[in-house]
Amino acid sequence: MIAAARRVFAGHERGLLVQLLAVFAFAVLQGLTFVLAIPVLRRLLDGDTEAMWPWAGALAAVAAATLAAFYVQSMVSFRLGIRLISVLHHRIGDHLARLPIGWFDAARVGTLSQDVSQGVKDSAGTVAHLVQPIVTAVVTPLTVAVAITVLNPVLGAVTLALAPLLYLGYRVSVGWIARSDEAADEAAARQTDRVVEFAEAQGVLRSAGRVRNENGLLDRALAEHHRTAARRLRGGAPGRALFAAVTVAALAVLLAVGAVQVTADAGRGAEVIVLLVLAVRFLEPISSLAQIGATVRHHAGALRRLEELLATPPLPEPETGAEPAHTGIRLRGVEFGYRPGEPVLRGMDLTVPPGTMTAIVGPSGAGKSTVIRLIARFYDVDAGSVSVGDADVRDLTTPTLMDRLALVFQDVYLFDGTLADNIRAGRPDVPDAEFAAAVAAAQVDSIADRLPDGLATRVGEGGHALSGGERQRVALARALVKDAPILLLDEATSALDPANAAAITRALALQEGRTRIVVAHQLETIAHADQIAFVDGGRVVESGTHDELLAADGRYARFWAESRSSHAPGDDVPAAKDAVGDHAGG
Ligand SMILES: Nc1ncnc2c1ncn2[C@@H]1O[C@H](COP(=O)(O)OP(=O)(O)OP(=O)(O)O)[C@@H](O)[C@H]1O
Repeated sequence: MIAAARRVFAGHERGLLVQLLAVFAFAVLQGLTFVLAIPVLRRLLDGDTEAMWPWAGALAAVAAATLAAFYVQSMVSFRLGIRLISVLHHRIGDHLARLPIGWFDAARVGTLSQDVSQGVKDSAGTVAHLVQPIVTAVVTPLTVAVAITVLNPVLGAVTLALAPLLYLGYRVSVGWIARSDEAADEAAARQTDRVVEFAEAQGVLRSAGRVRNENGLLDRALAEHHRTAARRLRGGAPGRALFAAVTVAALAVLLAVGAVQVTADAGRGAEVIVLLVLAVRFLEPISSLAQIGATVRHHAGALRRLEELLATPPLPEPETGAEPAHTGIRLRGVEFGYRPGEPVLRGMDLTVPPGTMTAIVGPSGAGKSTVIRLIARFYDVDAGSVSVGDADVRDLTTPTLMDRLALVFQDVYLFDGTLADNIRAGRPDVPDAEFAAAVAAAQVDSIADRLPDGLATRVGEGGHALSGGERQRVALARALVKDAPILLLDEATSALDPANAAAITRALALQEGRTRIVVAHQLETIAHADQIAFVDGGRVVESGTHDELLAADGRYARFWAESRSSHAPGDDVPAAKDAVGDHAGG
């Protein structure tokens, strides 16, 4: 945990040192307050009030200093915690901006929000709230133990000898509690999964006639949850009992030593009683370590996850980037896989001349969308190269590459704003005329017409107020206002009804002069392309114009014929994808 903390909080060692010193001063002063209680209590028990007052004055002065030190260390810890929250958010933000976009898959994005919100809070909370109890739990008892040793060496030696025993008892009991907590946490996570699965499967269960919880799935999950909670209590009990037993045994030993001393010399009664009271103060903070231990373990997990996030290698960027000479795109011998040993593209060659439209066609899983992701450098190729305007994308800075590209993906994300806000996100300062032209080209005006407030209608987070096809048209309008010379579009497969498909095809046809690459599923889009690349098994197996490929009578001609025959009479635009057939993995 210390190593992870050093890496996560790198650059803030000075602040942490100042905090440690402030907390240390408070802990020593607190120990001294207890120590000064010895002469006061002794004089009091001896009935010598006159001699007590100077000591009582000293005690009051040190107690006041302790209060002041407590205030100072609280403020120092609190300010450092707040500063670290802001610094960590900035560090994570800067780091995320340099990670390959491919890193942000759904699973990662799911845990990212938890790591960033809870993780940062926990990590900074460790500094703000845990350093003080941990340091005082060690330093205050030590100060007290040293004082006891000076005043009564035998009792002091026994107290100090008990410290390692208490620590050992603490380690063993915390280990037991942690094991039972881990097992219970795992069981609880499984239970939660089952409940979520039950909720998600409602559609399937109900369509299968299971209207009520007939199969007892939920009941079983809840009963298991109950058993898990009971097991956690039972499992943790031996650990807690062990630590309580060790503490009581230590106390018994101290009492026995005190009793022996008083029996030998009755005059020492007052002194021994006072020292025993202090010895109890010595044991208390050590017991509190057992409580703090659970919180530290929890925070250590958050720190480790943040460290892993910050250790993810960013996308290598050139210091001074190249400039693309034109808007043509070329893939040469590209090999790529999302996971080692599972190639998706195997020696892909593709040349897209500037200002032309290329349709990428092929079976599901052939690697069509992957081509688009590699051009936008969401990932780096394993071998071969991807170039834009004769410049390898790895030699371009991210802003240079992104300035050239406008992207429309299948899984369109819309912000929780108005339709107009979502389109303007492509270029906030877009002139009104260009905005209107993009809205018309992507036929978003017909969507706006049916909405209560037109373009000023809020679309809800993720754009839930719109259909999948409509969301893609909004995303296309957003891409068009960006006015980038290259347009990459991964046509929605199922989300496009014939009207949406026709709208997108017409919008693409209007973009003459821009280099367009479309992963196309609609026959009309495909037929309009200047070049068609038929992809299968991770490489282009045929390319040419529609007429050339039909004449060649190969894979594309077969695909075209099958698509047309599956085209139901009455459809404006047939769906080609189904005719291609599913050959997952290419
Ligand atoms: N993020 C990812 N992580 C791991 N594997 C992936 C990822 N994205 C795609 N794949 C795999 O890579 C292969 C090619 O995927 P790709 O999306 O490029 O295919 P596609 O030709 O566009 O298919 P479709 O027409 O169904 O969208 C598939 O086997 C797919 O399962």
